[in-house]
Amino acid sequence: MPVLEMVGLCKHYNDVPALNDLTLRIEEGEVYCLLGQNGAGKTTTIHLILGFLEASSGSCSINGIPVQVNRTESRKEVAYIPEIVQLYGQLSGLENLDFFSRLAGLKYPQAELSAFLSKAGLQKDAHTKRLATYSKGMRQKVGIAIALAKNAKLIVMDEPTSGLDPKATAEFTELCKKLSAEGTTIFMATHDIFNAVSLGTRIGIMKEGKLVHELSTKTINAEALQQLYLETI
Ligand SMILES: Nc1ncnc2c1ncn2[C@@H]1O[C@H](COP(=O)(O)OP(=O)(O)OP(=O)(O)O)[C@@H](O)[C@H]1O
Repeated sequence: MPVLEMVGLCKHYNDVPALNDLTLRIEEGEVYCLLGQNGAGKTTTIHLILGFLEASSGSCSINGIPVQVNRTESRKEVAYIPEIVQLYGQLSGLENLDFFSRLAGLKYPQAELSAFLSKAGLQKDAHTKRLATYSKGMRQKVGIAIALAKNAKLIVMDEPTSGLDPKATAEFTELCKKLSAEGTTIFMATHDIFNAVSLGTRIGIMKEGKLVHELSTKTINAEALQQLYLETI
């Protein structure tokens, strides 16, 4: 069974089509990178996966759970890392992780919370510092630690490398590769063609709400992908 399955998924805002007949099956451990211009429909796709929006037609399931029918159960399977991870600035990384784990109905001892933060790549001396002092990359690591604490089978990310410096991007890429090797499935919307090729297992190019290209990263390099992207959009 695919971890994420969308079949004939459509979304119209009044008469404006934002997503048109998206069919996609993503298996365990895949890293799927969705590319497309502003307004192509990437965020709409993500919001449908997360159950933030009602589909106009078609279906979306996470681990076989239909999102539109059973939103509460499907949300347990997925963690969302938005472009800017919203956390409490006055709380430390550890306290934020504890708070959001409890919101998901999970209570961990301090040592386990700390282990999630370390696995997400956050340096030990930062665990007890206030979030307000964190860089964007550090906030993202707390977001990933929350996904680990939730034991999410699917992590959905919106433009995760935008605004990250090259070192933070490289750390992020390594972490995602490690998670994917352990069986976590990742679906991300991105503008970062280079990162999509180095991290992704599959790439989709979306234009005006339609998935117009689907490629395996085994068959394309960054230069060829950039060329195809520019010809497509
Ligand atoms: N709430 C809304 N009401 C009306 N139209 C909307 C709404 N949200 C998005 N749209 C339209 O739907 C289309 C797809 O938008 P979407 O935000 O999904 O694109 P995107 O690929 O995520 O773009 P970006 O890279 O800027 O985030 C666009 O034409 C957009 O103007």
